[in-house]
Amino acid sequence: MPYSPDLDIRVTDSSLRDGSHAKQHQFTVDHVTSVVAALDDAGVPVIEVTHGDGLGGSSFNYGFSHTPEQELIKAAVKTARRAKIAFLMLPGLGLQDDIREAAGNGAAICRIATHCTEADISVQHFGLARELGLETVGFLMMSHSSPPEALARQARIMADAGCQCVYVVDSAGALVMEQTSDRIAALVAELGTDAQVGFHGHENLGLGVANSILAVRAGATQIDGSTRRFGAGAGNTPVEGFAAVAEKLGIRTGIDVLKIIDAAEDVVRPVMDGECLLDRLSLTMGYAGVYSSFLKHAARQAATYQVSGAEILMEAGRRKLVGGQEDQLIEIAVALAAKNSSGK
Ligand SMILES: CC[C@H](O)CC(=O)C(=O)O
Ligand SMILES: [Mn+2]
Repeated sequence: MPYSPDLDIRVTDSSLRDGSHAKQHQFTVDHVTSVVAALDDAGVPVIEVTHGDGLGGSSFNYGFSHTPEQELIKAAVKTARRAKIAFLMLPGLGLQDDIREAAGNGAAICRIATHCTEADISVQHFGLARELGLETVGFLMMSHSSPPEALARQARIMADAGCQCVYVVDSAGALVMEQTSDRIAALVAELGTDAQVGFHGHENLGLGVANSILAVRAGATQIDGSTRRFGAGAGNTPVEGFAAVAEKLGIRTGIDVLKIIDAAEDVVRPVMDGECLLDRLSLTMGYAGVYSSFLKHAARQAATYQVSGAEILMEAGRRKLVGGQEDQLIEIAVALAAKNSSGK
């Protein structure tokens, strides 16, 4: 099922939301304005703007925002000529009033994210978003940790609640090739024409573009990426790389490849504090199946307690930590420091 008569799939750029993790939530109105203008001009149809952990994410646990996210949303809406502005929200972090405010500020797409076994906590939020006339997207986070059939049952809960596209979200960048397409195919089979299926990848095993193409081949019609891979961990599927590969394969994204390549280098890169690298810690996250947004937290605890960041992440993977359990990284670091000093 093509996304529309002109596009085979719709790309959402998450640089100004997933990239917030890499930027430690320090986006300014100027950053948002310059990035939205460039992406919009390159034909990116949807741009997501929020704190990395969604509406209400600005907090001691996750990191405080430099600029209130509703101000960033307003700036994005004001700047975009063609692109729709999306926002993310995790039930329990943001409030329903935050959704109302984002809608009032002109955002058009409400993306509700839950852990991949907890879709039931999204039901009220989808109901409200639809009542407000927003388009809806559901995020099943840490999808590598659930088998395809279980994931499909969770997708059904979201679709029945009013979600119009359910995403397989590879939060840890841990899915490998057919593990992606099997999950997408299971959701497509379950949802039929009731909702679309999307894929959100991370580059922690270097597979963002390949997994996204496999997702499209398995029936996904919406794909997330971040220009210049500006996202948590090793970053997301690069929008410019995906757009180029898609064009070569005859998959229509509506994105001007040369313009998005320029935007990545000239506009997005200067906003980033550094490149999102496939380095020791990011690769360990993909290997161990750890939430990409844990990268900066793990690096901070490794430095504070003088222990190995990779060992922290391997233990986080063994414990199967989920978003919101960032504080356990401190506990792990303390235990590693104690073990190191006792020489055991
Ligand atoms: C904590 C929200 C998270 O960053 C959402 C997301 O992009 C993911 O799970 O990959
Ligand atoms: Mn992500």
